[in-house]
Amino acid sequence: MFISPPFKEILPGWRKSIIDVATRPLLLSTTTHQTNKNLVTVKARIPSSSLGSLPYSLSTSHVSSLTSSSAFITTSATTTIVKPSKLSRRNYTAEKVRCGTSKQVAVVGAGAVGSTIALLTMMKNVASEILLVDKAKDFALGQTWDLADANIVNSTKVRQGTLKQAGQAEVIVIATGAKQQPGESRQQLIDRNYEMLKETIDGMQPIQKDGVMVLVTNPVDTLTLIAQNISGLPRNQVFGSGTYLDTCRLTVYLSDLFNISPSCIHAYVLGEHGDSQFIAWDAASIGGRPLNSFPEIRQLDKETVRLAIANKAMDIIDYKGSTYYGIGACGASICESILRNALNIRPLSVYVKEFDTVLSIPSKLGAKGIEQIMPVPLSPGEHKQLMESAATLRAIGERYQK
Ligand SMILES: NC(=O)C1=CN([C@@H]2O[C@H](COP(=O)(O)OP(=O)(O)OC[C@H]3O[C@@H](n4cnc5c(N)ncnc54)[C@H](O)[C@@H]3O)[C@@H](O)[C@H]2O)C=CC1
Ligand SMILES: CC(=O)C(=O)O
Repeated sequence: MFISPPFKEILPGWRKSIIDVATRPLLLSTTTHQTNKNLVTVKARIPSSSLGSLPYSLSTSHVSSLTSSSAFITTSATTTIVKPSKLSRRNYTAEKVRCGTSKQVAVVGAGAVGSTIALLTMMKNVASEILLVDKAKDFALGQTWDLADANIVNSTKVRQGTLKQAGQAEVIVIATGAKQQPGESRQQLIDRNYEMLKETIDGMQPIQKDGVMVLVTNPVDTLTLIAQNISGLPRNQVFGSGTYLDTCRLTVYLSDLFNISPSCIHAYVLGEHGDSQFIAWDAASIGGRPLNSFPEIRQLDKETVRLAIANKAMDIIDYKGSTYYGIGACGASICESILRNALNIRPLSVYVKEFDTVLSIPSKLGAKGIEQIMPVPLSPGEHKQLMESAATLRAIGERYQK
């Protein structure tokens, strides 16, 4: 008999069936009915605060008693027994998503970036709970209360958490640490943010083995490599936002140039989330037509476009001090892809064996993190830029190996 992983996790010792119940309940009792062996009654205690995130299969009508801290729910369900051979990988993750038991996102770093990711993730209604963690505890509490006030359209809970609790979340977003000052490069943050990352990951241990860790803190590629080395998670479960944000900037630029919806544009910025990034023009298309075949593109000075995209963060930082809306949207979209097992292709910071470093390549993203790296065809010039980006990142990464 197959026990779905969320139930294995939340109901230790439970060996009878899959039933369609609740969010992280503390199981009190289970009874199999005499007349119908497939009908099981479950009594469980859950925190009152998670009442609002009960899945569709349960409602407050199942609550048998309620105190300020606990709610007791009693429900009966018909068991479903699934043979492992019949359970494809896709069904397995779909089951995990459908059960709704495992949807906690921890955002470590409650500053401008972390709180924007939290807000936009909340608006997507994909997480049952968002944990906000910051070493500035009063600040994080204020951010938590403020974010909770935005919770008028869905059931995502927001609460302040600890690093230990963050280590148990399904998705762990790292957005702590120092940001660039005007004129400073991302790489110049490495020494300050390296120590912070080590402390953060140490504080989360033991990290639950199915957790997916998303690095946002800069320099994101090098910090992703370090997190892969020290977190204890498989590499595919630790990746960075990489050039996803640069790709969004390029898409918006092309959308304006062609007056076409961004959703019809397929074009990637790849390599380093930093100065050596490049645009994969050869593989880009609009509405299925190669981008390079458009006269508007043939007339462009492509290096000028590359520099404009690569320097956009610095331009924003010069004007307003930091960037957070763009990365907020990217971070929330990444959380959504994981929690919905959407299998979207995104340019993310991933370990590429061929280059022995972490850099951005289009990658398939689902419930288990990076499912597959999906390189695109590059022109000889673009391939050279990729090699240069890899060499830059490998040289920096080597200084910070364990
Ligand atoms: N990858 C990307 O595309 C982007 C990355 N970033 C990066 O995100 C990071 C955060 O930027 P902002 O939110 O604007 O900075 P911020 O200064 O607004 O917030 C940083 C937060 O981290 C907290 N913090 C610092 N050390 C900590 C520790 N050891 N443990 C827990 N919390 C700690 C601070 O208390 C602060 O609340 C920066 O490294 C920035 O460069 C920003 C934009 C885009
Ligand atoms: C700060 C940063 O990395 C960005 O906005 O691209």
